[in-house]
Amino acid sequence: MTAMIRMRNVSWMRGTRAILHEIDWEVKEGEQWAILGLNGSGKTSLLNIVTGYQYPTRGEVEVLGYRFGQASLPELRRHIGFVSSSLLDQFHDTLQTETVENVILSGTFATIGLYDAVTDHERAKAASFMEAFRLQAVRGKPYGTLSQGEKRKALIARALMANPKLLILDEPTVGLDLLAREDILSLMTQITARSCHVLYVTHYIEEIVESITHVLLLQDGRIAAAGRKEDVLTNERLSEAFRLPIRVHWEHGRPWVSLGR
Ligand SMILES: Nc1ncnc2c1ncn2[C@@H]1O[C@H](COP(=O)(O)OP(=O)(O)OP(=O)(O)O)[C@@H](O)[C@H]1O
Repeated sequence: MTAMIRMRNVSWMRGTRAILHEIDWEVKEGEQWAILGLNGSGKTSLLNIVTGYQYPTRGEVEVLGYRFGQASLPELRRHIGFVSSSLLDQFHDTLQTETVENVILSGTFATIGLYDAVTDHERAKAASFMEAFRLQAVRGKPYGTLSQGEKRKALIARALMANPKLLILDEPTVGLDLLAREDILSLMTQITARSCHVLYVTHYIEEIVESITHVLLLQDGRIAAAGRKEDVLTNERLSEAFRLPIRVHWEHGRPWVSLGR
């Protein structure tokens, strides 16, 4: 089976400190991963290595068949979609006054603006995302007037315009109400059905919905556990990683947690 991501003995040092320590991790084709860990456990640093924005101090990295050190990173990045809250901030200045359709269409290009000619096929594709993501009610509206939940959905649709093989969702539900959060989570099934692999970074265990198959649990820059979510999300492992007595309950393939033994 092809590996989407393969890391062998990867460490990332800053001064004498190992921010990531001897990471051995493989994401195989068809697997959908969530990345969990306390603040400062190394999640962002790991994503920076996957996208080639940081180079590991030691170890080997291969993403989508591109081996770091030999591959062209700009070419690799064309196959990776990224949605994070820092992207939202960038959009504040640039595309605030553009319509939501244009923001989604801008995902066809590597640039943030809409500088190239758009084909009918791309317009139809953006329109189908508007419908699938239930954004019809905001058709024609400036991006800046959308609710936080609508903005996140538009940004996910934007990232999908380029048909990424890997979509990184870095805490996409932060600050959303319950309804908007469930709306984003329900998109996950649609996204994974597009033969797109998701890396879903979250602080909330209950966001590891049915379509997520695997979990990487980071603790102090090391892998505390990695594998099928049923094997990783156990009372013992989570209690240790989060330094709290955690109990997991499963409902329809989705874990919920409570505190206390
Ligand atoms: N460029 C850097 N130089 C020095 N230290 C760094 C650098 N980047 C990250 N760190 C440190 O590495 C550790 C891991 O940071 P990272 O941002 O990867 O954690 P995280 O799990 O994403 O945290 P959060 O959940 O708060 O976003 C932190 O202690 C952070 O201060």
